[in-house]
This record gives sequence, C-alpha cells and structure tokens, in this order.
Amino acid sequence: MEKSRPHVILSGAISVDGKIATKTNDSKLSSQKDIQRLHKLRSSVDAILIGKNTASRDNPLLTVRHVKGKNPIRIVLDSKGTISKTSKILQSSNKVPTIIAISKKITKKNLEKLEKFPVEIISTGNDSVNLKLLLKKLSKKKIKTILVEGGGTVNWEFVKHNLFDEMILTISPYLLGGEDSISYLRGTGFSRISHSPNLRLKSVKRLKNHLVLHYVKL
Ligand SMILES: NC(=O)C1=CN([C@@H]2O[C@H](COP(=O)(O)OP(=O)(O)OC[C@H]3O[C@@H](n4cnc5c(N)ncnc54)[C@H](OP(=O)(O)O)[C@@H]3O)[C@@H](O)[C@H]2O)C=CC1
Ligand SMILES: Nc1nc(O)c(N)c(N[C@@H]2O[C@H](COP(=O)(O)O)[C@@H](O)[C@H]2O)n1
Repeated sequence: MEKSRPHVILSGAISVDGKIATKTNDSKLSSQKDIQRLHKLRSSVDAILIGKNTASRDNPLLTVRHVKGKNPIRIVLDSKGTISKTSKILQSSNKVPTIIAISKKITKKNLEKLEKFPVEIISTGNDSVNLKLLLKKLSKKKIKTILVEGGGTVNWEFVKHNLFDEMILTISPYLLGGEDSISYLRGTGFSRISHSPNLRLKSVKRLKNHLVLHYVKL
C-alpha cells in the first residue's frame, strides 16, 4: 500500500542558543565539513523543501555540489508565487527539477511569471500551502523522502502538525542572541513541554567544534 506521506527529515544548523540566523540574515553556521555532510544527505533524498523567505533571503541553489551525487527535486512553499524570477532556483529550473507549491492566494500575474519557467506548480490550500495535502500529492508522485531545510516558520509547521520522522541538527559554536534573530522553530510554540514530540537521540557526531545530532521521532 502507498504511504500517505513521504518520510520527512528536518535539517538545519543552529547556534548554541537555538538560532538559525541573525536579524540581518547571516545564516552560514555550518563548517565546510558539515556542508559536505549535508550535501551527502541531500544526495540520498528525493526532494528538498524550503519556505519562500529562505528562498528570497538566502537565494539558495539547493543542489549537491560538495560531494558526488544526484540532485534531489527542489520544492519551495510560496503561496502567492512571489519568488523572484532572478532567483537561482528559478534560473536553474531548466537543470534541476523544481516544484513551486502555491495556494489559491496566488495572483494571476505571479502565476504567469511562474509558468514561464520549466517548474511544476502544485496548488493546495486557500491561504498558506496545505502541507498535509501537498505531502499526499508528493507521495503520489513517488517522492518517498523529503529533507526540510527551513526556515523557522516552515520547520515549526512541520513540527506543529507532527509531519516529520527524523531531525538532523548541527549545533554550531556560536551565540547569536537577540529577540529579532531567527529561531529554529518560529510560530506560536507549544504551551506545555508535554505537547512536544518525543525524540530519541540516535547518534551524535563531532565535527571539531560542531555537533551533529540525529534524532528519531518516537
Ligand atoms: N541555519 C539554517 O540551517 C537555516 C537558516 N535559515 C534562515 O531562516 C530564515 C527564514 O525563515 P523564516 O523567515 O521563518 O521563513 P521560511 O523560510 O520558513 O518561509 C516561511 C514562508 O513560507 C511560506 N509558506 C507557505 N506555506 C507554508 C506553510 N504551510 N507553512 C509554513 N510556511 C509556508 C509563507 O509565506 P507565504 O504565505 O507568502 O507563502 C511563510 O511566511 C532566513 O533568515 C534563513 O537564512 C533557513 C534555513 C536553514
Ligand atoms: N545545514 C545548514 N547549515 C547552514 O549553516 C545553513 N545556512 C543551511 N541553510 C540551508 O541551506 C540552503 C543553502 O543551500 P545552497 O548552499 O545554496 O545549496 C539555505 O537556503 C538553507 O535552506 N543549512
């Protein structure tokens, strides 16, 4: 029987105080060794998923470059289709398979912009992208594993809706502080510790001063 959703792995790098970026959007926390580990992980999954703020602030490529391996499909959650036409993701969409997940909120102009690129457009939800429905549709497309690479809003939605199976988190040796820096999980947060998913620590890998924690959700 087909699984109703793909296997979801949350991935990211945090400072020791749990931040994924400074208020001025400095987010490069991983070391070179850790980036190599990430690229190996990328090459083992079917798709990578990010939110539209990460797409605009980081302007990432989301490819496998630091090790040999295949590029996964790239998925951007972008309800209103605001991703820039000059973004690396759209500009490289003729080389790397790309899905833009939109909702009914998209404007005609933005839809027409997206349709000029060789991307697949999947629409779910009235306001934000409906994650459960999107995952179901991705499952039907034989996408079996997804690496969620942030940012904080997207990470929270996957945790809140219990839509993940594993988490691989690098703790990098920095202290960023500040109310306006970006936390690994944004959103409203849980009101009680008992509402948190239970995690089993599967492994800890030390990369000099960086720690890679691998958790499995119980
Ligand atoms: N250190 C690290 O490992 C990483 C750091 N980062 C950093 O994170 C920051 C960005 O995080 P953040 O601002 O929280 O934004 P996100 O990248 O999480 O994007 C959030 C946006 O995605 C869109 N979206 C559409 N549907 C959904 C849905 N169902 N659930 C959640 N989001 C949805 C929404 O915009 P709309 O309504 O318009 O569709 C939403 O505002 C950047 O500074 C980046 O550098 C990012 C990744 C990794
Ligand atoms: N694991 C991890 N460590 C960091 O320090 C990071 N900043 C990120 N960011 C994620 O990787 C994307 C950049 O990918 P490319 O190098 O452009 O391929 C970025 O957008 C985040 O999703 N991850």
